[in-house]
Amino acid sequence: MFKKLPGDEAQNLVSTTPDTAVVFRPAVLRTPAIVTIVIFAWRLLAGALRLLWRHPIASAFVLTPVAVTYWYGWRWGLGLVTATPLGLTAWFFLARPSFLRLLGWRLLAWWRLVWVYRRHWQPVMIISGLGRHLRGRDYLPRVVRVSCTSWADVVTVRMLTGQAVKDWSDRTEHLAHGFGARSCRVSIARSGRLLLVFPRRDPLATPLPAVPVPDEASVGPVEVGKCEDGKPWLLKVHGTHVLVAGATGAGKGSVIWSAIRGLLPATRAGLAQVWALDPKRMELSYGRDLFGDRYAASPADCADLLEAAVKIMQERADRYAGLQRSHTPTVDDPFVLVVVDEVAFLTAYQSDKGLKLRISAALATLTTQGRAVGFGVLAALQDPRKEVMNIRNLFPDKIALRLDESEQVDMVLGDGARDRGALADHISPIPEQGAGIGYVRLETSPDPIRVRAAYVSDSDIRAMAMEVTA
Ligand SMILES: Nc1ncnc2c1ncn2[C@@H]1O[C@H](COP(=O)(O)OP(=O)(O)OP(=O)(O)O)[C@@H](O)[C@H]1O
Repeated sequence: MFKKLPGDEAQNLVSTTPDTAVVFRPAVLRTPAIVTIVIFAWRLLAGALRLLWRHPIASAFVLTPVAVTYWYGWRWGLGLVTATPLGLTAWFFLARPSFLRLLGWRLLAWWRLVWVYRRHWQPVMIISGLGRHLRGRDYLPRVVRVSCTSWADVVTVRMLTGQAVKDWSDRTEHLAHGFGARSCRVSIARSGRLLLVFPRRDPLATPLPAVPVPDEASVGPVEVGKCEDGKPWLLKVHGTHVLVAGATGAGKGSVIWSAIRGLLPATRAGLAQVWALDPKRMELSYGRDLFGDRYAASPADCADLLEAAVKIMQERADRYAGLQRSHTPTVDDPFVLVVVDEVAFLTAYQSDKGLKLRISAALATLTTQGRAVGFGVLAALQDPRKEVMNIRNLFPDKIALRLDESEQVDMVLGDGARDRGALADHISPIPEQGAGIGYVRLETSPDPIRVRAAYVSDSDIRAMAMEVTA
């Protein structure tokens, strides 16, 4: 078959032999110089406008001395160039927070954009598989913006059309190492846009002292530590149930004691009661005086105490029926927080079948019916597997402290939590560095937040007990 070939020289060739080597030269369309000049001038103008729009502060730094020199002469320009660093240094030392808020973090963000993200973007995207190199062209996700906080870089990215969040969350390790960070967390900014958080330092690296006892008697969310962004970690205990999962030595005690400490004024005022189940006879026995006769250690006593709680809860529910649908703590109807340390001792590891059934039934009743009538359960547990804790889904709020295996993270925080950056299995087992550190998911967001519970020391617990018994 005769075949005409396109192109400059080759279009005159006719080949009858298959596989003939044909030298192909594409047809050249000569463009007038003026068109090329206009295109380049337009690109230059658009680039300059984009630079001004995206980096107004950096542009002002360069353009102002140039403008001053032009209008007022080189002496004024030089004076400005010398005075500016001195003024900025003085601002930095005299009013650091405002300097950082208005200028410092923006300058750092610009520097990180140029030096870290732009420079490494292409290789990291291609090697991690988030970008494509097709027929000599790179198809890369776009960096929309970089902003800096005191502890992390937040990179806003526009995904390639057709990409899913999972494509990114599966590659958090590639991204972290590619951009020289310890970890990377992925969250959705809006359709097609992601926020990548790269921590620059760990604001939770040092243990936190116990949070001061609040002045006000409240059962509202209690401050139990600090979030990674420096905000207080407020734990909701009234109107929910909380499960704290963590390997041995993960610091479950610090979450429990911080919550009890936050409720102390309400306990003193009679608006809250803490009922303690301490099958290990370790954690809660230290502050036994705080609980009075609402403390149990042996499995039989724990079953009795739980059933007593269920009885009061049901009496209260009968009284509320048809009259009120939520609980407001009063001295007659206080909020009851049932604290269970190592709940698996009472359920999965309990050899007495009768006790095991009674305890499981009471816990299930409290967690399914207690919220609206002012009963909450705060339970700690080492092994979050379903065989060990079959009612874990009855706890709306869960906290993952250090865990032994990566699969356990999603068991505690829900599917996809680890992919989104809840690396609870990477928390250091060294107590100073890792105890009390964990991840939580707030009701308002599917993204896990890294937190550290404050450490309530033995002397803090003694002082709390004395305060309540005094
Ligand atoms: N929030 C914290 N900050 C710093 N160090 C802590 C914190 N919590 C606990 N620790 C340290 O870690 C040690 C272990 O803590 P803790 O006993 O609370 O762990 P746990 O999770 O309850 O362990 P286990 O299940 O074995 O009882 C404590 O002795 C303390 O030294």
